[in-house]
Amino acid sequence: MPKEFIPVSEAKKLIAETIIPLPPLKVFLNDAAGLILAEDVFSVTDVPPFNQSSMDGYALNFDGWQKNGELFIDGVAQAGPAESIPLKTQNARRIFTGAAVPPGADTVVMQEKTSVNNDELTISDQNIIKGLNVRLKGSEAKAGELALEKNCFLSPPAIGFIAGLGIHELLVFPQPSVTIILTGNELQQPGLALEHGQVYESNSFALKAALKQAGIFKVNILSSEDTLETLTAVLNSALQQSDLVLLTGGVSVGDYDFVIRAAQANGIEQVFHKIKQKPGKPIYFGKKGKKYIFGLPGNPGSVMSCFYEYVYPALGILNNSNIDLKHIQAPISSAQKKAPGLTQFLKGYYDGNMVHDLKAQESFRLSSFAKANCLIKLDEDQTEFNEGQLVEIHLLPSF
Ligand SMILES: Nc1nc2c(c(=O)[nH]1)N[C@H]1C(S)=C(S)[C@@H](COP(=O)(O)OP(=O)(O)OC[C@H]3O[C@@H](n4cnc5c(N)ncnc54)[C@H](O)[C@@H]3O)O[C@H]1N2
Ligand code: MOO
Repeated sequence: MPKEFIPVSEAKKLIAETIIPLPPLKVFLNDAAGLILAEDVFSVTDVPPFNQSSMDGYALNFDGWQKNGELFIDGVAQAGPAESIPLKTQNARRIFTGAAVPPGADTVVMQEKTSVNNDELTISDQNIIKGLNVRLKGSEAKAGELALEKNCFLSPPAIGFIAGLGIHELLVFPQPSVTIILTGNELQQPGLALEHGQVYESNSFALKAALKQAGIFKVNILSSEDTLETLTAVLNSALQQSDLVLLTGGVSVGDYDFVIRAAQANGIEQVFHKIKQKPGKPIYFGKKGKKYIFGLPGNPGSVMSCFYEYVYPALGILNNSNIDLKHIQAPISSAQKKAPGLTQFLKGYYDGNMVHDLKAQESFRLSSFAKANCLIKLDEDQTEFNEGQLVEIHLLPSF
């Protein structure tokens, strides 16, 4: 049964219940950063693959040095492929950081703590102990060992770690592919002259930037004039191409608002239309199979507010990262009044101590949103908020 005019909490619950994560996908390691690992990763080799020097200096056999004192330098071990020549206990070998420690050697002394005279090495390191400056084979990871667990976040260091295990492909939960559909005959591209009645198209720029911030770079942008036939066809093509479709505008009750009808014509199942909130009351959410559709209200402030409150967590479900805005409580710096029965999201600035409501809250404006770092949530049932009262704030993601 399609839902109309529901509370914010129910809309969020319906989104969470409706969306299922995208199926895992094998990708090259270079394409995996920022995603969630969809498999356990086992090391294919010992890391390091050999006993490795961590210093420029001399490799030696500790017991041999204790017995002999001075050692004869028998050669050089450089980092890179090289023949493995055993070291005799009375000898030392010049060695460099990253080079394989020769068989027979168990310790490396830093070159700063030595002196050399005619290939005779004298060690002045007071703190030398057996095994010093040698990274043992397999000390980071052993061949066949579990190195990273499924569902772990693939941060840049995690990507480096996996590359170091010798792995170049991974099973991940992929990012959804997204199509933005712009509706409105009044829209003009920034950079071109405006005719009377036109406004500059800004929603695709803001949404593309917000998607980029969420790690989504492949975004398709389509436009539709305000006719049911065109929007139905554009929506159909978006559904073929993408996991998630974001429409802006045309979701209200005007004669030229065709989103709801175009969704019906495409066999999209409505989950809800209209939330008890300001801004963004006429917001649509539907699904068709495993494709999801948000009809965001056209006003640029509503688009961004609805993106952060609903689309952003939806992305977190799709890619299994569960990203969402961080919710905290903060005292509000000025008293607020609002109508009952409606959650209000105000553009706010949180200074680490208090949250300040910004000017220019109307949904056609972005000037205050441009300076905001949070949304202030004024609860549905409350009408008055005192100065200093704790309110819930949702911190916006920062780059
Ligand atoms: N009789 C009623 N009228 C309206 C209601 C209502 O309940 N009853 N709700 C109002 C609210 S609240 C909103 S929000 C808007 C939502 O309308 P739509 O989603 O149909 O959006 P449009 O009418 O197409 O556009 C609204 C506004 O946004 C501008 N716009 C649209 N797309 C872009 C874009 N890509 N870049 C920049 N600006 C854009 C558009 O020019 C309009 O000014 O409905 C109210 N009306
Ligand atoms: O919700 Mo509308 O977004 O108030 O202008």
